[in-house]
Amino acid sequence: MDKLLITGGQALQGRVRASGAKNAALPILAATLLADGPVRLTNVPHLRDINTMLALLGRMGARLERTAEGAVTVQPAALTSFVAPYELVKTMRASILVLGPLVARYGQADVSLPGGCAIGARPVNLHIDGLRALGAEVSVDSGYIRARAKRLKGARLVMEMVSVTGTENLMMAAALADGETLIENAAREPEIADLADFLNAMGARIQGAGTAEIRIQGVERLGGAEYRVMPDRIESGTFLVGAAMTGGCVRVEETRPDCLDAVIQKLREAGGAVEVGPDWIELDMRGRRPRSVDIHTAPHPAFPTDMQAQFCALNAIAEGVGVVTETIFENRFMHVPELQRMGADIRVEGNLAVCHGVGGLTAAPVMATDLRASAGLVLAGLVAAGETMVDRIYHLDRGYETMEAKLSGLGASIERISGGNGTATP
Ligand SMILES: CC(=O)N[C@H]1[C@@H](OP(=O)(O)OP(=O)(O)OC[C@H]2O[C@@H](n3ccc(=O)[nH]c3=O)[C@H](O)[C@@H]2O)O[C@H](CO)[C@@H](O)[C@@H]1O
Ligand SMILES: C=C(OP(=O)(O)O)C(=O)O
Repeated sequence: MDKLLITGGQALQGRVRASGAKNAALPILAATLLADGPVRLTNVPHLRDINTMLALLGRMGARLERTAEGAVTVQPAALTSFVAPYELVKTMRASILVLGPLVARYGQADVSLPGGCAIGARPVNLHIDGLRALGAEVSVDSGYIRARAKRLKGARLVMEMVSVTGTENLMMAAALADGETLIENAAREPEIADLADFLNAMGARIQGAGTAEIRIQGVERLGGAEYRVMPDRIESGTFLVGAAMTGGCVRVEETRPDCLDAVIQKLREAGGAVEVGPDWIELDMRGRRPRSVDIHTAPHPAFPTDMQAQFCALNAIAEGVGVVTETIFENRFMHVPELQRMGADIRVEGNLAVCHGVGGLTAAPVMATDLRASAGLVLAGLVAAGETMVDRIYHLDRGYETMEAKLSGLGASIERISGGNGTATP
């Protein structure tokens, strides 16, 4: 199992390019199943989750080609299987995203239940209820969701809770349904608008994606398309927090500042001088220690839960007391005990983490427990005195493209220690 060895103390300086967004590329890859012609995607990041999604599409019979530059061509015609098996779903929950496209286009889908994960129970009842409302027969047995439908029928879907992948699954299914679908209380994450833009490029008729009300006129067929995946706002935000924590100055290029308003606001509150251009964000914290900030995670456009662990790391070394409230997932503070092992003064009370900033952290061997927790620990390692070894970085590899190379490029002392066969544990 690979690890990261980080020697703390270097301020991050320079420019770094944002990769394509994992959470946009995954639903877009799933949506290629709806097409009856070839799809060419660019800016697809090289990530473990993307490999898993490609393996899943390949196993169903899709023909795939990938170039080193991040282009992927998918020829989805002539699928031979409509199953998302447990061994793939257990390594990546986003496999659930093939459910809507398969049942809409092929009338059948057998998708393993994802089960709980490190950050919470994460049920998929909204995906199932929505497909039933669109006319699918859905049963759950032997750990699999089995959905069948001759042709889905448009319907008014009122989402009981805001769900990102739930909204995406139902939007994809409705794109090929008979008639109009209205999704109310839809998630408003930018990745949903990106998916809708891609579906529209294939011939779908979707309006309102990115707002709480999405209107979809079902069409008979969807064709091939070319599409560029949007930049990763969470990766961008992670580098900016790194700059703030290390007293550095970093410009993230080829990103989308308009998707990061809540994060930029908190970085400014923390004392960062933030400048924004059409496709870049620069944060300058030279000569200053960050101030603690209060964080309250909530669906977009509020502060994203996927940036919470990184801001816990920032608060750990900031001046003052910051209270972090996690409202999306019930178990997303697993980075806290690891930060405590590095000397952080953070107390968790239910869904609150009360962080008293300390003057400095000390290096320790720490263990990553999930994707963003790993990112928080890497950031902590950048400022800790001594050598921090972050174990189980297969979590990090799910969602950060060449993170150590990008951080090295910004002046960090960080090295991947290869652990042999690279087998990943979910
Ligand atoms: C691949 C992807 O895009 N992942 C993102 C997506 O996950 P994901 O789409 O899985 O997260 P959701 O938006 O669905 O989850 C939000 C909340 O709703 C609950 N819920 C969800 C569905 C459901 O059927 N029933 C239910 O109760 C969840 O347990 C959670 O408490 O949005 C999360 C919230 O922004 C992000 O952290 C993830 O990075
Ligand atoms: C929680 C995340 O991803 P997933 O929903 O794929 O587990 C994430 O990207 O932080």
